[in-house]
Amino acid sequence: MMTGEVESGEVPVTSRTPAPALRLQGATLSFGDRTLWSDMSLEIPAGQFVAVLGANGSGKTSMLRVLLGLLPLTAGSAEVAGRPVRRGSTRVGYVPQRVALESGNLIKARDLVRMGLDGHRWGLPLSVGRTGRAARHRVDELLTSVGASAFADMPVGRLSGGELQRVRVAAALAADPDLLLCDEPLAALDLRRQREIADLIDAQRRRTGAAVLFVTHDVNAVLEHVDQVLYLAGGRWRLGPPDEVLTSAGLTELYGAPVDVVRVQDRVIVVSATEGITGHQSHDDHAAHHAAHHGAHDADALDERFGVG
Ligand SMILES: Nc1ncnc2c1ncn2[C@@H]1O[C@H](COP(=O)(O)OP(=O)(O)OP(=O)(O)O)[C@@H](O)[C@H]1O
Repeated sequence: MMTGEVESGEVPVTSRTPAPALRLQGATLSFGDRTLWSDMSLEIPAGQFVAVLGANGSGKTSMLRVLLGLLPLTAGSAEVAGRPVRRGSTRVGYVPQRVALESGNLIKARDLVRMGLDGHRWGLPLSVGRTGRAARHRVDELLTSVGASAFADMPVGRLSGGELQRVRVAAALAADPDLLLCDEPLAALDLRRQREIADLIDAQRRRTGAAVLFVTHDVNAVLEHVDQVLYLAGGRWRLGPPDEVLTSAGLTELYGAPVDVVRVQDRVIVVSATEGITGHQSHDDHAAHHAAHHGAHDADALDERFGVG
């Protein structure tokens, strides 16, 4: 486990470049004299599902913003499928949490998916990709694959949280990305919908071979799907299978303070006497915090990629 060693994950269904879905070399992100994480060197192969964990402020969302090309690294490099990250790249798909859309938003679900469609991977000229029957067919296919056909023509502002997240997964996958970034996509969903969306993202990465970086405060919501955990803490990081990273010894070393990891049935519970270490809060508290803290980030990223907010 740990620095850079990667277990082999699912064999992707589609053929992908032999380059890893994500490669970081000496990646460091600082704001002023505060370093969020440093010297991160790792590779995530195609098709892997990686949960990104860490306390509030440990730099999870900032990592996604780096990979979306919205924030430069302070040092080091980041490559997606062998190419340096760049803003607007179709190699990266993005699923935000559900807070970003206004209830008055009248864009139809199928149009949101279509905005994510570029067409180049299917050999379609851009104009045909955007206006032709082939694009309509592809959008229908995507909507069907996420179980969203029934509300394809509904304005996105009127969809329920679970419905909206299905559409967003389809939009994020439309351009067949190598890397799917998910920023707490289960926040503010009830447990049944959380499971549905987590299962859906898992099924889609198996189908398409995209690697998934899934930021979450509750690893239990996705634990059954996770190949590796990337844990950020106090400027440091660990990457490895859950059974190696999510241990009392592993997290105590990472935090430099005592942390207990308790397994209750199939759930992992991280306990610490030191305030601010685990960042594990009740779901509602966290959703409220995140909405207040990151609504603008998420909306910005969505605006840039899909032209909606
Ligand atoms: N552009 C910026 N300039 C200065 N500081 C920033 C900037 N963006 C983020 N930060 C700070 O960096 C820290 C990490 O933020 P980030 O949103 O990446 O954390 P996070 O791990 O996603 O946290 P949370 O779990 O609360 O969502 C925070 O303290 C935040 O205020």
